[in-house]
Amino acid sequence: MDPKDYCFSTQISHLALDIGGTLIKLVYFSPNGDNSQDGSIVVGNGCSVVKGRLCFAKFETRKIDDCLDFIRFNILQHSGVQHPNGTTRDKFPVKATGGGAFKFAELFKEKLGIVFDKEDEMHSLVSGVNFLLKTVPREAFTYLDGQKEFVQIDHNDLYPYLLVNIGSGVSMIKVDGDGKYERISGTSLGGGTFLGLGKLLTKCKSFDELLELSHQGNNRVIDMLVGDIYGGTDYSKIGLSSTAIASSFGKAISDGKELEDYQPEDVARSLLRMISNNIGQIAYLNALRFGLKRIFFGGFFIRGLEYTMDTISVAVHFWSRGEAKAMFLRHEGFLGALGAFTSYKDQSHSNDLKPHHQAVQRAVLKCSGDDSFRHTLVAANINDGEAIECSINLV
Ligand SMILES: Nc1ncnc2c1ncn2[C@@H]1O[C@H](COP(=O)(O)OP(=O)(O)OP(=O)(O)O)[C@@H](O)[C@H]1O
Ligand SMILES: CC(C)(CO)[C@@H](O)C(=O)NCCC(=O)O
Repeated sequence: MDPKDYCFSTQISHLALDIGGTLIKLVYFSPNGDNSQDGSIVVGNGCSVVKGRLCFAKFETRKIDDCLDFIRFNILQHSGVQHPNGTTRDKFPVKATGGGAFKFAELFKEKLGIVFDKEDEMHSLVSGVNFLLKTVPREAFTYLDGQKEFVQIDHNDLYPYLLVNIGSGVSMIKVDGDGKYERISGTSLGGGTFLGLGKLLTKCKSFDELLELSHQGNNRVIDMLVGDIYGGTDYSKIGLSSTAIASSFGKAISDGKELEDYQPEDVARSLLRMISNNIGQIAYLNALRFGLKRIFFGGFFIRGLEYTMDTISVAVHFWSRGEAKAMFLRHEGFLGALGAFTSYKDQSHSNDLKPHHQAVQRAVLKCSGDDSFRHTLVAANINDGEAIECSINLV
């Protein structure tokens, strides 16, 4: 479907982008139609609260033109910021983070007349997670033995924690509070490695295809297990069961087979297991370095996939002997974009501006409580995450 065919019920007032090595993530605020005429309810001190939804969309970075079209037709023109002839009527403040906020700044200016308000990538990731954990009910969960369990977040006992963001590459950040963090480690073996190697080894064309393949595969065909080395028995003295992987892809050295002799689904499965295991282990080692018990995993590599979450959880559980806990987030892929969104600062006190020109005073104020929280998918093929019902405070 052409981006301009998507229907938006109200004008978009705020937009934040996280432009990464593989994906561009968008978070935008869509005010509800039931607000007063200008979309807001005045609450005193010159402030107004606007009810609406945070909506999510993503595009492949290599298809950045689709993203530009989406913003042009659905956000700028729809909100009356840009004429259909391409001239921009007003300034539309857009928050941007990730490497692409630098790389593509000129392109956005030239094609859309948008000048990015740049936010630091690590800072945005941390702000995004803190926002989700403090504001959105049932955001964090554990996944072990096929069981998903939501985690009750105690606001007074949230820090410190380790954030592991698995994008193209992986960043590990120790978080001690709002705006208090340190990037303590990282690895270049991340989601980009999975997708890149996967494309080369299986000839599949997309991440979804690679995931689909991995569902059907059996990693034991290619991975060398402890039992393969120990004649079918456990090496219990050092805590390794016969089914533990001794060497990822290790069977390929002795089978006398070529790549074509393996089923692509088995290759995809081994690859997914290798990357997830490795990240789980490095995460645990870094948690150990700083005595951290809670590890939140984010980034689009996870995509809510049970096998990935299970592998990471088992790795963390195994290496920490049950001491550390792997936790996942429902809006895992949008941490940076959400963080950039919440960075709208008190920039303007002018009352004659329309809502979309005003600044969010205290980031996102409130999300609706557990009972009324709606798991809404808006135009599913474009809004990939769940919309968040919320209200924002405008100066
Ligand atoms: N539809 C998709 N297309 C491509 N990759 C996807 C898709 N869905 C999930 N992924 C996975 O997510 C990864 C990208 O995750 P994410 O968007 O969090 O990182 P990024 O911001 O692009 O990277 P970085 O932060 O390193 O610049 C990909 O490398 C891939 O493994
Ligand atoms: C370079 C970034 C921060 C870009 O998002 C990310 O891809 C990453 O953390 N890569 C891992 C780099 C490393 O620490 O080895």
